[in-house]
Amino acid sequence: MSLDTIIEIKSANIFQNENLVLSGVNLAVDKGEFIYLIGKVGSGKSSLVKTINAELPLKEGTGVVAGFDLVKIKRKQIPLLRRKMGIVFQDFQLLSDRSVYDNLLFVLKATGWKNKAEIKQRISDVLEKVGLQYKDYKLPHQLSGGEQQRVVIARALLNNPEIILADEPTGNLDPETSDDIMKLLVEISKSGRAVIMATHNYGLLKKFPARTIKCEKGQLCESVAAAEIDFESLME
Ligand SMILES: Nc1ncnc2c1ncn2[C@@H]1O[C@H](COP(=O)(O)OP(=O)(O)OP(=O)(O)O)[C@@H](O)[C@H]1O
Repeated sequence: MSLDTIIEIKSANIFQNENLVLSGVNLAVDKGEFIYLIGKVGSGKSSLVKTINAELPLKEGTGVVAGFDLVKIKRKQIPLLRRKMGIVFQDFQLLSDRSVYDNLLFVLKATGWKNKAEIKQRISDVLEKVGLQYKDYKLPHQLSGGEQQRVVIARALLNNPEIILADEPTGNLDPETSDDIMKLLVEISKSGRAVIMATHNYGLLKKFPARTIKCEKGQLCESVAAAEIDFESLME
């Protein structure tokens, strides 16, 4: 395992309840990598993501994520592992009754931040990263879909995570806004974080080529280039 490896899963069998969803999973991800996770509906993308964030227990094989052993991890360590990850899902899940600032404040307080000046600085830093520094007073419904997704990304960055797990983060966005969110996620990966993005949006793969991993017939396989992927078969 190289010093840059942030996720290493070997010979893993991934189950949902008693059902084997993916078998013989080998996956090594380095810091700074951007990876697409593709595959048909029900092929196991979410199950893999949930294994990485320890929502699904790893029962067979080995797995190390941000230094945590997925097989031996204790329940009380799971929040510590999750703090190394930022999560970005398709429905924005912002608290609708409070401002952008207060949405971010809520997370910082919940993860133990106490110093007011540091909190203010951190919120300002992450909002600047996503280009929303002047909109911190707005309520979510006063923002566009793309802006709301930016707030979700800012929220994911609060605790300086080593990994960003994004599940269909452009799902509800128009193509232009999706491109902006993609550029932001790619930029975030270049700052040294690993970004894993599950998506059905194959147009993005062509436009923003990156390492691509496919869930197919109960296994993971790597495709090096978008040109090698049979997009039609994924649409069935
Ligand atoms: N809680 C569960 N209990 C039992 N089986 C489940 C559960 N969740 C998912 N599955 C099954 O596991 C398989 C993989 O599901 P998973 O959600 O990982 O697929 P996916 O590739 O993420 O799909 P999608 O593109 O719809 O998000 C599917 O066959 C699904 O029916």
